[in-house]
Amino acid sequence: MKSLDDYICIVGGKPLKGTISVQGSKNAALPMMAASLLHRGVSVLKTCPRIADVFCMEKILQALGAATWWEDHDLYMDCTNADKEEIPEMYTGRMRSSVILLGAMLARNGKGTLGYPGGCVIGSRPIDLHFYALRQLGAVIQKDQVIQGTAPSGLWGNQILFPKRSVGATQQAILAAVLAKGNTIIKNSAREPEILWLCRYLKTMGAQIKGEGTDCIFIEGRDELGAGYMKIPPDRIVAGTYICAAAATRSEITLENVPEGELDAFLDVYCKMGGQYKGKSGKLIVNGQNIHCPVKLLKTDVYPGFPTDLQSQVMSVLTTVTGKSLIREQIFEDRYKAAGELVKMGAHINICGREAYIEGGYPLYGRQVTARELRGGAALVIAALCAKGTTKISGYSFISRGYENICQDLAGAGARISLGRATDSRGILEY
Ligand SMILES: CC(=O)N[C@H]1[C@@H](OP(=O)(O)OP(=O)(O)OC[C@H]2O[C@@H](n3ccc(=O)[nH]c3=O)[C@H](O)[C@@H]2O)O[C@H](CO)[C@@H](O)[C@@H]1O
Ligand SMILES: C=C(OP(=O)(O)O)C(=O)O
Repeated sequence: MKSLDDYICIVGGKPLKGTISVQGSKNAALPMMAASLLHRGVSVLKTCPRIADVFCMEKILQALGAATWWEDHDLYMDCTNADKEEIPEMYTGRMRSSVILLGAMLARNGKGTLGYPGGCVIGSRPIDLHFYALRQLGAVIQKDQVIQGTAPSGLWGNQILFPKRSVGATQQAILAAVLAKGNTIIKNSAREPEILWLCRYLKTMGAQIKGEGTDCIFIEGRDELGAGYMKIPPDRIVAGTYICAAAATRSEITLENVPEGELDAFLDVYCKMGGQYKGKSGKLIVNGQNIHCPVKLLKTDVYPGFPTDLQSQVMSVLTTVTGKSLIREQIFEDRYKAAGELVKMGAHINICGREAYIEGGYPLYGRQVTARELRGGAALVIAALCAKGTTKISGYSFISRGYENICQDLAGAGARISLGRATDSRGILEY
């Protein structure tokens, strides 16, 4: 039977008002879960988001032999017996982060086999830099139907010089190097906050790391690591998404649990559009009532540049601003899947390679649209909130990869939004 997907229903045109608390970060939590494999015992992640990708990573840890359990939003992982050697593609194919488990498995047991990673289809997303990093540390990698890694003489610290910055490949290198023999230096490493958080977590386990948050990371390998313990930081992309929701509906809302200092490039663009914000200590009052300026050129870039993961959401806001805006997507070559759906809703957008030309100010109308990837799905939610009439967004399974409660969060701020459950032709719920 063809699997049906849940959908979101939004009656647009109602301004938002109220407070939303931002969930824990998906892209910080997933590498920390992988890192938990490096300790033969119980590690804990507090305020962990209960989202599909985290559940998938949890399933993978279980498939490797770990025991896991939740207490509310706190995730406990007992990796004492997580020594199985293979992760099937039915898990790895669901998300990108699965590939960094290879480094963790090599560090733990000197071998690991896994299916190819999935994740959002937003470009070709090669994994050559991951393999390069592991090979520099002495791993032998074979690619066929599956990816197979071994470290016949163990992992040995070395220099890793990345030709381009990659978040995942930097995480891969770190996970393998913390248990390698000797010192590793990672040059041209990614500087995204999620790298910093991974290193902070590994340090709670006793890893010796310096330079995280810069483009040069030093690691002194250890023989073993202890238990990990960390409160997952707030999700900067979810925070940005809700700021865009307020901007598109010209509303003022309060966000709690907002990451500090991680949203600067985004807030810069938001202010250029006419958005205002004030706040401190994790609380932010965002006022989008004066949003009116198009953006001449918005370029996504590696951190601290504008995050590609907020590009689609800002595109939705720009469709509501009279005048011409231009977006250049510099990280992924195919990250405009939401644009066609926005056009169905009345937006004027032309895609030309990596550039999106937006002529804003035309009214958006409620339509039946489809989310084809995570952040593009969030962009459709934002557009629907300010559209005239009712929008039905199918493809909820993409959105639930990263947003724990997008419907409840926005409904709590006054939006007319609900989650529709998939039914079969007889109207029976699928599950
Ligand atoms: C789970 C997770 O944290 N995902 C994030 C991570 O993805 P991910 O780690 O996949 O992104 P990367 O930073 O690796 O990708 C950046 C660029 O490098 C290229 N590349 C990457 C690896 C490689 O081996 N070879 C190669 O050429 C990619 O195709 C892309 O063009 O960072 C992206 C960029 O901030 C975010 O959009 C994703 O949300
Ligand atoms: C692209 C993303 O995730 P992934 O790398 O897991 O596909 C994202 O979080 O926006």
